[in-house]
Amino acid sequence: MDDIVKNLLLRNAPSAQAEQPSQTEVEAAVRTLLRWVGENPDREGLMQTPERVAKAYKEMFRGYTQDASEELGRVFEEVAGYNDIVLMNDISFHSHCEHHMVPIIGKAHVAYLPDGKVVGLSKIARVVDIFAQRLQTQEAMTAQIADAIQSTLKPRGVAVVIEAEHMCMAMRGIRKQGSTTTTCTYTGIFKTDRDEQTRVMSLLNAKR
Ligand SMILES: Nc1nc2c(ncn2[C@@H]2O[C@H](COP(=O)(O)OP(=O)(O)OP(=O)(O)O)[C@@H](O)[C@H]2O)c(=O)[nH]1
Ligand SMILES: [Zn+2]
Repeated sequence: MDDIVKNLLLRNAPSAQAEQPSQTEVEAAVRTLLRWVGENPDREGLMQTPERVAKAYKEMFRGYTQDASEELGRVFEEVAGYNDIVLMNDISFHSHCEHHMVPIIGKAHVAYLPDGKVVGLSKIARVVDIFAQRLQTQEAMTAQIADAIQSTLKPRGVAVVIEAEHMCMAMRGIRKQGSTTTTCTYTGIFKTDRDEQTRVMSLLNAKR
């Protein structure tokens, strides 16, 4: 694995976290932001806002406290001799871009070709959320989901396609509404075998 890919996979790993600030510090930071946008943090409607924002951030960024390999640890032997592609389409997610900390809203499509082991379908969706609920770039998130499944489940191949709209391009800056970005990562046989890559992509497109 080259250094660029390694950096992409590790950039927002939980171990990279700095020491946790206190509740008081977080609430003070939100009060500062309120003043920054021109608000009075002491007016009645905003009294509880710093506390609510701190709580919402904990929820929206809980991916930093979760480990994808744990979710994928519970495997089943292949069901009734099934030995072909498992594809989960349209896994909706909300993330936040690491540049502006505003939402990325999209769908992930995740496929793998088992090699003796399968996981519960919900675990795939959980893995998507674990990486979505961190500060992200779409490219890193796509690679991280594929890598987590490949390195834990060790299937013959993984394909991850993500389509998303970046609110930093809609609500500010260039202000383009409704444009979506598509990214894909292939591992194993989906990377090395063009026919297998075509097969998984046509399954994915058939659903859309
Ligand atoms: N490659 C990539 N870029 C992203 C993603 N999310 C946001 N960006 C882009 O990150 C870039 C940051 O560019 P900068 O020039 O440093 O910041 P900026 O001045 O706020 O940029 P503008 O959005 O063009 O106003 C922008 O072009 C965003 O569109 C992502 O997931 N992947
Ligand atoms: Zn952004």
